[in-house]
Amino acid sequence: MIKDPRHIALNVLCSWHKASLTLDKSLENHSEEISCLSKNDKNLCNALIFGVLRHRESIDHTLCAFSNIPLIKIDTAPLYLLRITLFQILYMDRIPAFAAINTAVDIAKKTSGKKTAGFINAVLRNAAKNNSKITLPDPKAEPAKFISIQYSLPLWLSGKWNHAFGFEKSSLLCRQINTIPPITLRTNTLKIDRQSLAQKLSLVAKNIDLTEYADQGVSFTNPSIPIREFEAFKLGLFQIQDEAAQIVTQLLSPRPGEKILDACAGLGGKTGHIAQLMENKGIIIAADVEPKKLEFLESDAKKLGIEIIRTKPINLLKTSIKDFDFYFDRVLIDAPCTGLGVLRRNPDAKWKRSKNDIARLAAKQKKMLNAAANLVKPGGILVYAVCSCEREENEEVIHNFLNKRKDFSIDTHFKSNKYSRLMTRDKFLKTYPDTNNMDGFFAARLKRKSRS
Ligand SMILES: C[S@@+](CC[C@H](N)C(=O)[O-])C[C@H]1O[C@@H](n2cnc3c(N)ncnc32)[C@H](O)[C@@H]1O
Repeated sequence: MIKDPRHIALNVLCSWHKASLTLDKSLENHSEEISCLSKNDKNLCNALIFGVLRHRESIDHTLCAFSNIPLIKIDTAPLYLLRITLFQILYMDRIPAFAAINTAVDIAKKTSGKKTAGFINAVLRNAAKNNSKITLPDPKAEPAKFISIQYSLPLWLSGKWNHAFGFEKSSLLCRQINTIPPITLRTNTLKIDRQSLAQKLSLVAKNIDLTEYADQGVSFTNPSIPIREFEAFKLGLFQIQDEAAQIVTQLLSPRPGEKILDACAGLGGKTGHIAQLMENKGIIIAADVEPKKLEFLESDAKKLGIEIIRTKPINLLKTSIKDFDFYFDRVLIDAPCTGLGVLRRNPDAKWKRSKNDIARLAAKQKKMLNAAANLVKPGGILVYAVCSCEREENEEVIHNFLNKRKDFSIDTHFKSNKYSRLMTRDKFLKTYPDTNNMDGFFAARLKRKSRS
């Protein structure tokens, strides 16, 4: 069993890179190796994996200057070993460069042979000595290229964001995406109130804060043990959920006794919140195309003390009202999306997503929204949400929908000053990591006309 955190980080990154895996899945596949590490080594392993994925383009810009072989021609394992080691040299001050390089050379000898180890040694020693001489593109002449290298974003995305948000906003957004976000959770009010939960959390974490917008959110940093080992977690006193995701369910505003459809319930982050707002009274149908996710949702609901959820595996694109016993008071469609609003939590996504994904998912979102709309009762509410700030997945989906569906219109819900700061002039909910320190979310609340 490998015991070096850098070597394990290398294995995780290589298997993530080679297969069509998410980082979460690759971490899960290596969980046995990781669990053998000490607490400090686990933290280092994690910091290396996330650090390399957050800063890959900047690291590569430096590597290019010192490697006589184009990066594209270097095998995956030595390339990620170079990236991991240069990340330590450029971004972590607690590890001396010579120590990081010696470890890299040892790992390279074992994984790639002596010749490659020699190459790695030469590149890294040169980079450690001369990296301060590296220059960046001129931000005025080549703004997208500058953003791409300075903040490590693929060039197609930095160009898109620079065009959509402008240079200043894109730079702020990218800078924030590369910081480690706080951990945010939602109090399970069926079991405890927010203040009492915050008190319990102060025994195992630092910088406890009550979220400003989400009524039941608590954020913190530096947990002393993994969150799944918190007593409060085992007792079902909270669900992990970003503040923006909590506000989406507040926008749905479910009430006790109603019939609600969570049409893309997934693992049930928003389903649990819906149940809380309904005070565990009424009916929630939690639907998803992946039955495995619904199995997890069911067992989590038990732990949370929720009794009103019925799960239903469905492909929303192939359903009609005949598959249900009634029309719904409210329907939430938390649609599958690019996830480009949550890059600060999932930095791996920026290297696997492409322009085509945006178009492909936007087309699916349009169909799914229309299918969900058919299940809303006259006078009922439909909330569409995605964790993406891309116009194609946001406004364009809603405008397309409203052009076709004259039986729906935008419904204004948040009228207080607090929430209105998160609403656009068109009455859409929009959150960004840079302006709100939340994940990037978009949501629209739509109302079906009552029968006249
Ligand atoms: C953004 S995730 C939902 C997250 C979840 N609401 C939460 O808060 O934890 C989108 C979900 O849509 C589901 N999905 C994708 N295509 C679907 C379809 N055709 N019908 C129903 N669900 C679908 C995915 O399995 C995924 O769980």
